[in-house]
Amino acid sequence: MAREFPLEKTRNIGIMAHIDAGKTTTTERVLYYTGKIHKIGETHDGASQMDWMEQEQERGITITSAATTAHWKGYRINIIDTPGHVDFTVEVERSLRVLDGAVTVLDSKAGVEPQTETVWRQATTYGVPRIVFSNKMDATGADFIMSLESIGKRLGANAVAIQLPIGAESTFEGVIDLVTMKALYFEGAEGIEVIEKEIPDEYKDQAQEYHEKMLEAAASFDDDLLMQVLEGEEPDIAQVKAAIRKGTLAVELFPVLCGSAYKDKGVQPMLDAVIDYLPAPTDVPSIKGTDAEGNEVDRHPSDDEPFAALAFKVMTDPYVGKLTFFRVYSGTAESGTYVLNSTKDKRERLGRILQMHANHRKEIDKVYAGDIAAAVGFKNTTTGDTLCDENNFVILEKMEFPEPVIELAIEPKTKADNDKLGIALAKLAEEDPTFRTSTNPETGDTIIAGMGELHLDVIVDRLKREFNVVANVGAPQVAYRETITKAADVEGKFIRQSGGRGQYGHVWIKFEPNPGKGFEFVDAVVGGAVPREYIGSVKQGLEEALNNGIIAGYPVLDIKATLFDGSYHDVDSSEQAYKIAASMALKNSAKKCDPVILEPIMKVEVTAPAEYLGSVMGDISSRRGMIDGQEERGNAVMVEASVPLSEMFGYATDLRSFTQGRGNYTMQFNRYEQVPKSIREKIIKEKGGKED
Ligand SMILES: Nc1nc2c(ncn2[C@@H]2O[C@H](COP(=O)(O)OP(=O)(O)OP(=O)(O)O)[C@@H](O)[C@H]2O)c(=O)[nH]1
Repeated sequence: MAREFPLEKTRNIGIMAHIDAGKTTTTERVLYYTGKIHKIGETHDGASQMDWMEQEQERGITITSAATTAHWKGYRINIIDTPGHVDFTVEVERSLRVLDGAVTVLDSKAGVEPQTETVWRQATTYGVPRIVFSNKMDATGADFIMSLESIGKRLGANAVAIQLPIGAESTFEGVIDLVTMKALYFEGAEGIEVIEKEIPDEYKDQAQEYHEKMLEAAASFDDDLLMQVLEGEEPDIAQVKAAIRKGTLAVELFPVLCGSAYKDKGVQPMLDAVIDYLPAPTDVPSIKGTDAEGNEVDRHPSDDEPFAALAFKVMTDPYVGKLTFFRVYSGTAESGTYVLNSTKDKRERLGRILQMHANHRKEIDKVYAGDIAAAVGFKNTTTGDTLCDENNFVILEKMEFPEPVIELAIEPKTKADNDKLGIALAKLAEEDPTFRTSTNPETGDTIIAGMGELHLDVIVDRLKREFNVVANVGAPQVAYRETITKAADVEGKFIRQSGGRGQYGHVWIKFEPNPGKGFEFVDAVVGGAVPREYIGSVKQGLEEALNNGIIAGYPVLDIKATLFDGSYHDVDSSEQAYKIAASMALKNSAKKCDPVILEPIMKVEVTAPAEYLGSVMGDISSRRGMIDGQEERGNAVMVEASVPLSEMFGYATDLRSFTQGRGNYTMQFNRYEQVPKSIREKIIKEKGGKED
């Protein structure tokens, strides 16, 4: 079977937005107009088609990134729904990894909001071209020009209006297309018909002004166009579009459109803009990877190259079981064949391949370069793994996931619940790489850790609902980490010789701080002081011990261990003995390497009316916070600060009370810092230890 859509007619896009800007509503309109759903579900009526998880509907927020396929004017658009809440930024990041372009949805009342900034900067990091849809033009307070200008002011981006609204708030009627210089109105049921008319007289001057600004911006990507503009000629529409496309693909120009998804206005021209200005898989640079020999290789978006794909989302579906979403970068693969998970070195059978539409799934026989699809029944693949042709090994660039910053203890009510909990947690961890589980070595409690309170809330909720686990849940705690601050040579010796076969493991390890580089192990043993076959055990012993910490039981970060000496015994040495010796060396580093406890420091952005500035700043200082900057936002101020996570519990309630409900904030993990001495002592005491 040949491919249905040429690569040039494929768009893999994401819709990104601040919470409540209208991403879900916009996506649903898109699915409606593209003919895939026939009744528009209101997100807050719980009838939403995209938000299929129960608690997503209840909370009215989109949590999972579901990939949905739609068709528009002979093109295929794959839409990856990205979440708007900061706790799920990693979901945004992972989708950015597999997208070629994005639509940023703004709320025309607010313009660029804090979370828009976070997501925008991530998209910039990944080089994702964007168009902007300034939504909610019908809402009270909507102001397109303010919204447009906020993109330049707050994001420093070259935002160029390619539309203007006709009217605003309750008089919002339609949009002016500044490229064709026509007015567009949306008539019929759900605005299904796009009617083109002349620009109303009272908008002609403004349209001309912004038309010229748009031409000027476009002309900087096309010399010929520039000449025409300078000579006052009216250029060809196709040429203008091509220049805007060029600037957009270079991530140097951001076309801005407007509308109201809720009032069915402006969505179809936005889809046209997706086709006109956002990249096809063939427009983006080829992806880099590593072959079996460790050489860097490029994989191009072509059906003729060997198959290479990236798994970007694993989810459990109530009907078909485990679904693994993947993006194909090169080559093709057919259902019923095997592919290699090169990250894990495991074969996977590509049983059924599904493509998800808003209200149904379509089974397909073959996937092509540039496609996004889901495989049913993969056994070993988790998010971030590469899938490739069995005979053409490649590992594509890895996704990086941040460390969880918050954790809580779960205590199952009965033995049966305990068994269910184990299975449930394993499943959830498979779906979500930012969610971790562990066991507290002292209490035996199960600990779950994640990116924020809401993240853990959702997980606890799913444990109850989907897996019927009844459990007591502890209060959320900060996920501290440990590291060392001084290099030293440390000995670890495990020798037991009491009748029968003994145990003998003996190592000398140099531990050094390794800032920002995680755990690194170097084998520098000479003359077989530690026999070859035990080196791996030393490394493994360290890895296990690092999880249990040095001083307070928190995982150890950023440490380099160089195994440089040791000794062995012909009979008594064993893998186990070297593992224990390694963990003893780590324990001994407590005395020599000045270990410290690290706490997550959050980047906090508080927005409140100006009269509360004093209280906001005072409160941040009382939370051991540092003010990083402040900025006016209309008649409000935005304060940016770095605050330890441990001081941020209950902040939502406090902020609400001292700003009479008018303050808002977002927070995101920024970095780790050493905790002050007084807090260190408290933590160690709580953990049942004592300082030497
Ligand atoms: N007035 C007006 N309201 C809108 C518009 N679009 C969405 N809304 C409303 O804004 C609220 C948020 O819309 P959603 O579509 O759920 O927003 P979202 O960005 O998907 O939000 P999350 O999924 O929570 O991140 C809902 O109450 C919508 O009905 C619009 O164009 N105009």
